[in-house]
Amino acid sequence: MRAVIPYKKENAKSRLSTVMTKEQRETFVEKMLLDVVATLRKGGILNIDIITPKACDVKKEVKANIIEDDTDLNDCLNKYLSQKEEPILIIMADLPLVKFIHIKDIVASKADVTIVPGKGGGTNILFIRKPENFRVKYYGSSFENHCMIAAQQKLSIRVYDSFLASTDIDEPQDITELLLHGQGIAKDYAEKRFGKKEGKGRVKISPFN
Ligand SMILES: Nc1nc2c(ncn2[C@@H]2O[C@H](COP(=O)(O)OP(=O)(O)OP(=O)(O)O)[C@@H](O)[C@H]2O)c(=O)[nH]1
Ligand SMILES: C[C@H](OP(=O)(O)O)C(=O)O
Repeated sequence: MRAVIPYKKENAKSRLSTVMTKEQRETFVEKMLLDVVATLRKGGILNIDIITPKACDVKKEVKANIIEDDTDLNDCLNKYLSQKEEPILIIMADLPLVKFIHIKDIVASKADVTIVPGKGGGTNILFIRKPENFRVKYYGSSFENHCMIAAQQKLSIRVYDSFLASTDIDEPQDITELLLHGQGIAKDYAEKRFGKKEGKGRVKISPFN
């Protein structure tokens, strides 16, 4: 089996632009990618591909196989899947809270397709046992898209229920979860820029100036 991480650094995480500059967001995604790769390795996955529009945007220290493809997220992944005959784990680069134990659990799934939902309708991780004929449809309500695609192909589905694996870092409030529950270098990076503001309700981030 192999894992593939789609990754785009340029102007990444635009939904965080109210709290981070473009340079900070681009550095932040580099850190999250390193966390995800380290977690996969700890989870026993040694064959890791990164699909990216610009190979030089992936730092040398990220020890993975780099595939350069400047087509959009769905097109590059669908081309990739069509060429694969072994089980494929698609994992997004913005998941610094995922732990190796989640990876081990997910790849031990007996289901044809295991889906880790992302917040707000997304898909954070997809484990596809027979990828050759499976096609992804990210963006919008991609969790529902992927359930529907699997059902149309009469594939069995497991929805993997995990707070940490379902927390992708898209919006400022997601950084709060990283500060509260993170352990890796993306958390260290966030801690240098944000404190936690506590009140009666949910904890919020408070940017240091
Ligand atoms: N290869 C590739 N990966 C992409 C592309 N767009 C997004 N990604 C990756 O897909 C995953 C999910 O992307 P998003 O959560 O939308 O991240 P983003 O595009 O940086 O964030 P926003 O600008 O806030 O939408 C992340 O791992 C991104 O790095 C793309 O065009 N090509
Ligand atoms: C790519 C997209 O990511 P989100 O915008 O939900 O983080 C999705 O999961 O479909």
